[in-house]
Amino acid sequence: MTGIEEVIRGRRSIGKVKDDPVPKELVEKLLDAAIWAPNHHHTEPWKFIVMTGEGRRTLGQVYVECAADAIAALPESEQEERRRKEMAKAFRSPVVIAAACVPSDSPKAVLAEELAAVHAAVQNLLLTAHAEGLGGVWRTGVPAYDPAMKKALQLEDHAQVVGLIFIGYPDMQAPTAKRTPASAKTVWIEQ
Ligand SMILES: Cc1cc2nc3c(=O)[nH]c(=O)nc-3n(C[C@H](O)[C@H](O)[C@H](O)COP(=O)(O)O)c2cc1C
Repeated sequence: MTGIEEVIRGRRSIGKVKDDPVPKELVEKLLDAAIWAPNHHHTEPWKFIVMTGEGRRTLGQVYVECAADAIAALPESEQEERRRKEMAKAFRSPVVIAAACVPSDSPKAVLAEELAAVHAAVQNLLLTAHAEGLGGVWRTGVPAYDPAMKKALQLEDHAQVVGLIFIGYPDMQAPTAKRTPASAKTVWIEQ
C-alpha cells in the first residue's frame, strides 16, 4: 500500500482522546490541508471555528440550550446533572473545530456543490490529523443544525454547520472497520 492508501484506510473515527493539548501549529496544519479541497468556481466556501480550553463552553452552551425541553421535563433534582452532562459533551476533546459552509452568492454557485467542497475539506482535515498521530471524529447530531449553533458561532444567516470535528491524541485502540467492496457499489459502462 502506498502512504496515501495507508492513511485513507487507517483513519478511523476516534471518539475517545486524551485531554493533552494539541499544539496550535498542528491545528493550523490541519486547517491548511483542509483548504486544499476541490471547490467548484473557486468559491472556497469553508469557514472553521476552532474551540479550545474554555472556548469550548460556547459549544457546550448550545448543547445545553438544545436539550432545554428535555431538561425541563426532568425532576428538578436531576436537572443540574443533565445540564452538566450536556456541557461536558463539548469537552470530549481538547480541540473542537466547527466546519461551516458559507455558500458563495455567485450566480454560478450550486448549494450542493458548496456543501460538497466543505465535506471534502473535512476529510482532508481528518486524514491529515490521522497522519499526524491525532485522532478525530466528525460529529453532527441535532444541535449541529439548530439555529442556536449558528448564532453561538456567529455564522452568517445563509451559512450551515456541516460538522463538529473533535480532535485530540487517541486514548483508545482504533476500532476494526469494514466496508462493502467497491466492486459491489460500482457499475462499469464500457461500450
Ligand atoms: C456527516 C457525518 C456525521 C457524523 N456524525 C457523527 C456523530 O454525530 N457521532 C458519531 O459518533 N459519529 C459521527 N460520524 C462518524 C461516523 O459514525 C463514522 O464515520 C462511521 O461510523 C464510520 O467509521 P470510521 O469513520 O471509523 O470509518 C459522522 C460522520 C459523518 C460523515
